[in-house]
Amino acid sequence: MPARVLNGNEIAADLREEVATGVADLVASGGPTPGLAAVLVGNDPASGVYVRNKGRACEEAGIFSEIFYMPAHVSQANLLSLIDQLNQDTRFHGILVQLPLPGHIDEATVIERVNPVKDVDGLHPISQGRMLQGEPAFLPCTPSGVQQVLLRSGYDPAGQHVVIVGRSNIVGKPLAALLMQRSAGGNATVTVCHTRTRDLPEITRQADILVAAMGVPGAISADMVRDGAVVIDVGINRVDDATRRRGYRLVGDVDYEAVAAKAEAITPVPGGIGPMTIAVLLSNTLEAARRSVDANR
Ligand SMILES: Nc1nc2c(c(=O)[nH]1)N[C@@H](CN(C=O)c1ccc(C(=O)N[C@@H](CCC(=O)O)C(=O)O)cc1)CN2
Ligand SMILES: [Mg+2]
Repeated sequence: MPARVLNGNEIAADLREEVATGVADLVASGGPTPGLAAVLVGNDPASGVYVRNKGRACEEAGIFSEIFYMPAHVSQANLLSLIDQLNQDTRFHGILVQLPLPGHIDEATVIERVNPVKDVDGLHPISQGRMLQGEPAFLPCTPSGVQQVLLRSGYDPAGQHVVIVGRSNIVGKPLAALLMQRSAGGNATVTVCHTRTRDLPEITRQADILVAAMGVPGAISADMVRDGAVVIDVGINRVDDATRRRGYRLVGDVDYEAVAAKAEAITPVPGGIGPMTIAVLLSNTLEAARRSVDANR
């Protein structure tokens, strides 16, 4: 039986619709229109696509948004000063700085400059620390998107062995923390693998739920997957393809056709976890606006 395809576009559309309803309710009850500031440094084409898509999704959900463009050579001091201004600007309940940043800028310093109450990307150490400790926090968008796809498709991680391949600050590490929480959507047994893991296939074959998040096209082959596993592909890689109008196509970290032949369920690329990342960002921005009302009571 070919795998069930978990359609991230559809699940994200459901979530965005819930956000739109929440925004309308908040405004109708006299609350503020949620606002999101997106900061884009430089002209990385993929980042440009993601930020524009975030702006469009905001508009559709009734969220006010503005994109702040900075040149690739901007100094770190000037970027920090923009963030200081946005922290003060009451039109914006959420701030995101699109990653990656140019090499001369220290990402950790920039992320830490965002006021944690506006950290709708869930990347600030305070947000991540709170999440790790099981306290209410903005959840990082991609990990939360993975959790939502699992839950909304009927695959509760509780008691399951989740193997995550990749240990980035943006996906692997926070996803492990999220899925091991003693709360709904958590309670998984989590193993994190990385470049120094010995006998990776031996471990990935033990996964009930396998998450590929290492950024290497097609790296998860069929022999690394147990029959009947649920496979979540977080990788979004551009590979050259002269037959395509854009000159490239998108592929995940999973050898899709081969793995789909033996998995119970699989997320495609594109149309899997990527759209969820944006939907969760909107949801976090709505939450930030709601919290601003509570904080001003
Ligand atoms: N500040 C942040 N930077 C980055 C994040 C993040 O969550 N916060 N995540 C990624 C990029 N990203 C969001 O920013 C992102 C990536 C992909 C998609 C998406 O919808 N992809 C589509 C394909 C889009 C295309 O045509 O290229 C899909 O997978 O179907 C959304 C958001 C790194 N940076
Ligand atoms: Mg850097």
